[in-house]
Amino acid sequence: MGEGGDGSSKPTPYEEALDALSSLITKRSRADTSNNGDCFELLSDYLKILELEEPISQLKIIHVAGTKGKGSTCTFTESILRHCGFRTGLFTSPHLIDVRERFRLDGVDISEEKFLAYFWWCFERLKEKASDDIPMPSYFRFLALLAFKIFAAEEVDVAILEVGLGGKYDATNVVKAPVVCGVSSLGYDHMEILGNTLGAIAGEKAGIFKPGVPALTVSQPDEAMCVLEEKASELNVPLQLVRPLDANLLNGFKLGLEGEHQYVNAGLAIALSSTWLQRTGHLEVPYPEHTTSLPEQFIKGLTATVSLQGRAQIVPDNNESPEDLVFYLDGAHSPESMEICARWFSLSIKDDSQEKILSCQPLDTSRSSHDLVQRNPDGKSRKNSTQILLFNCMSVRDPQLLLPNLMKTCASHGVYFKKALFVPNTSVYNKVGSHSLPATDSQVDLSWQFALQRVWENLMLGDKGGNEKSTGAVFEELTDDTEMAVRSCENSAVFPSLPSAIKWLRDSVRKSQSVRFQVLVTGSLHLIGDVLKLIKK
Ligand SMILES: Nc1ncnc2c1ncn2[C@@H]1O[C@H](COP(=O)(O)OP(=O)(O)OP(=O)(O)O)[C@@H](O)[C@H]1O
Ligand SMILES: [Mg+2]
Ligand SMILES: [Mg+2]
Repeated sequence: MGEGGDGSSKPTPYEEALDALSSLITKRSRADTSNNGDCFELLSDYLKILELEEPISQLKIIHVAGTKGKGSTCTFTESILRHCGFRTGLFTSPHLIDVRERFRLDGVDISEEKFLAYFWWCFERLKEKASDDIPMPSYFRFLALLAFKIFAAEEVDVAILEVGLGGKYDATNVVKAPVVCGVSSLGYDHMEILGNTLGAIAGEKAGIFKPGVPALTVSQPDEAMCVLEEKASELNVPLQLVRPLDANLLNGFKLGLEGEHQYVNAGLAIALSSTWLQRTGHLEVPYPEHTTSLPEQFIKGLTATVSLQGRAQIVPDNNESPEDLVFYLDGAHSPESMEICARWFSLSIKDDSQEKILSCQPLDTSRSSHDLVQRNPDGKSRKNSTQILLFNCMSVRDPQLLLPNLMKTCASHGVYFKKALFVPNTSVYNKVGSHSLPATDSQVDLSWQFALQRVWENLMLGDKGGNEKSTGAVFEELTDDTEMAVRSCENSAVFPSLPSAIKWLRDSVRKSQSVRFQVLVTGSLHLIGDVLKLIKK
């Protein structure tokens, strides 16, 4: 809330818009694709009201569906085409801190001023025409309509659209003739809406295919690939399989987004960009599959300032000793991505200690290798590090799939969590306005967090051997100190709120000066957003 001149709190214009947006959140909005699309036809009424039919048909669109990697693929694609000199519009989901993250113009979140202008233009028009037959659109549908309005009015050269959920009945699928479509990695997610088999899920995603419009995809499980091929041939869609980017093509530069799977997404982004360039007359032929070099603009686009918050992101705490409390944030929330996330975490914390060792070398080359491991550049003893898990997931997810995948993958890299902390999310799902103030600690229902804790404790029981291998001693002094937690067990604790868990972490770091804390935060992008809000203050 903004402070009014008389000291009373008066919402700012931006908060007012967010409150209006929150009013569109309904229980049903998560399930837009169920129930035969939940009146998908309404979208064409909205387009008429907003006079968007013609402008959308003029947009040169890249449309991307998939279970995982949509946002990353779209972000790479946007960056490549921007570096090629085009004016870009990018629509992604979800957002982490601010809803404007979903709308980027030329790679930058839309300004508050522009957002407000387009927001009210759309909102008021829809409100004026709303009736029993044509109710206000749901939250995500409104955001998609707003994206179309923004990109049309801003006259972008290319609009890159990430599907919100599924494909066929997603609000972004009002697009009739995209320039090119992409399907990123498919896996199990949102089965309650999209179906229980990979085939059914692939069928939903292939719902974005349009007659004659080329579609590109990455290597998929057979069951999914068969369905994609079937749908493609029904619509006369040329479907091409794209291989992961060969790291050697980057001329020694690093991809702008971290994690091995990003080479898969980058490969798809390169193919989408070059097909778009070719189909819009900027290139004679798209780059061949076995190219031995990439144009400089592509390399810049893939390596430069690509940023996507909450995906394989490493953020030191903003406390007095940021080195000693480092958050590793990744919004993985499906079984497959949990494994990838666990591998990324395990490798990055090793890289991190590797860097510390290497950076010692110029200081004193006469040290024995043992010394190098033991000392920091400043000559102090190198700290032991300990790994903590900070986790929550939405109750539609199956923790019996997520947590074992996470724990086993880390264990296979020799990484064991000293403690797992379970917390509720601070912001109510998708709430964007001032209603999203956290509930006070005593009001929160923690039964889901207790359930997660039970799954974790059982896993640890089954892995006693593994746990003993962890760096036992460093943590002893901390284990008794979880009184802030509602329920503290040997390997885990449930906290009534995220701030209380963060406070516990900071207190622990302060008390144990010899330990560095590396905290993996995962399971829910909303949790990541909440953590970022707290630690970036
Ligand atoms: N190609 C991939 N295969 C498997 N997992 C991936 C892949 N790309 C990204 N991920 C995982 O999924 C997480 C989200 O990535 P990204 O935002 O690109 O995907 P998304 O499809 O937009 O996800 P969401 O469903 O949250 O919108 C990443 O943090 C990473 O753990
Ligand atoms: Mg998803
Ligand atoms: Mg996304």
